[in-house]
Amino acid sequence: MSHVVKKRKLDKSRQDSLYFDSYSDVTIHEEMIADHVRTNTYRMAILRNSECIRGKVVLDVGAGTGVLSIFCAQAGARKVYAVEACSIAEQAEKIVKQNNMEEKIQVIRGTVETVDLPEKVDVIVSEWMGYALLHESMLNSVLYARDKWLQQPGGVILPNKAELYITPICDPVVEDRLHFWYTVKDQYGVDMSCMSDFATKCIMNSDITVNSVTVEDVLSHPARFAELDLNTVTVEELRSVKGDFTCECFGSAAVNAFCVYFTVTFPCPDKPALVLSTSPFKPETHWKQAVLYLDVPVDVVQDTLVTGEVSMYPSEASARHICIHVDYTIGEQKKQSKTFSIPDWSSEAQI
Ligand SMILES: C[S@@+](CC[C@H](N)C(=O)[O-])C[C@H]1O[C@@H](n2cnc3c(N)ncnc32)[C@H](O)[C@@H]1O
Repeated sequence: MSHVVKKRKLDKSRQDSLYFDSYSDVTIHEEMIADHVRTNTYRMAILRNSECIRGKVVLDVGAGTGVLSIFCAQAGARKVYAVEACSIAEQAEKIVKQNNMEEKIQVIRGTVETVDLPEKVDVIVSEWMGYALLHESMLNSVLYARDKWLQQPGGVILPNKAELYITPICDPVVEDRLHFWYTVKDQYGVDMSCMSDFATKCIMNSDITVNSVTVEDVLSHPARFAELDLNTVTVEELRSVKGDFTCECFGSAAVNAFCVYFTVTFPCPDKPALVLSTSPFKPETHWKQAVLYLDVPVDVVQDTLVTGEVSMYPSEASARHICIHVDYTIGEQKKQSKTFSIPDWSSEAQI
């Protein structure tokens, strides 16, 4: 019997039902609504866009509890179609009623790919971002809705831009965990330092880890490696989102991981655009940061260049799971490559 864990490709409908099940529970909605940075930035962005929302028709793609639909109604929308595929739509209906907005907001249960709206819309609002921006692949659904339902020309999409960043980091937890095996002898008189190679292999694995990166762990100014214009980007282009990066290290440290994070931008007529940032330099959001561990830490000094290319694409086993491939060179080291993926949420995806 083989001990190798093979990933089994799930068919699309099974992937979708696992995905929508994950949004049928209260916990994820609690986490999103409690994320003040996220929810307040959307609220401010919608209210600051009231000029283009007032009297207009809005589509909320993936309405969840309906919070963004309510913000749009508060901004003066004539009608909001709150499309939600999973059973949380029932709660959205209750919330809409509780806020006396049944006249303006119509909750429609179904996927945005299959529902039939009575009319085209002037504005699309959606909170579609997953870990490392593209995990969950929900942006595909927003683009589908844009192409089918958004008035052209003149339709507005909120947010309308997304950007991806990368920076080398030194995660101190890794340093502590690797060092731990050298300290066992002092505590118990048993030398376990030979465990450090095994520990390195286990800790520096190929999973995308979702963690809070602190500012002190960041080793250079972050580099932007991709930008998506949501008015024009296509589903085809999302199959491979990639770009180069060059980072110049601040000082002496051991690089043991890369941190990947994103921002999305809301246009605000006559005012500076609003940015929802998941940078480690900004207040924390529930997305935290994506951490990609190297196989072995690499020492750097001030001005050491860390260069490379990042590419992000959906995994073969499940199109909703993101993979991140990084080709990188640190200082004089020769080019390295590593592919990272988000661990499957379902044991069904493995055999
Ligand atoms: C990240 S949550 C955002 C929920 C809500 N808009 C908010 O801001 O709190 C995304 C929601 O979109 C729904 N969703 C994802 N893809 C969808 C699709 N293709 N059609 C309809 N709903 C979808 C999910 O079930 C989930 O409730």
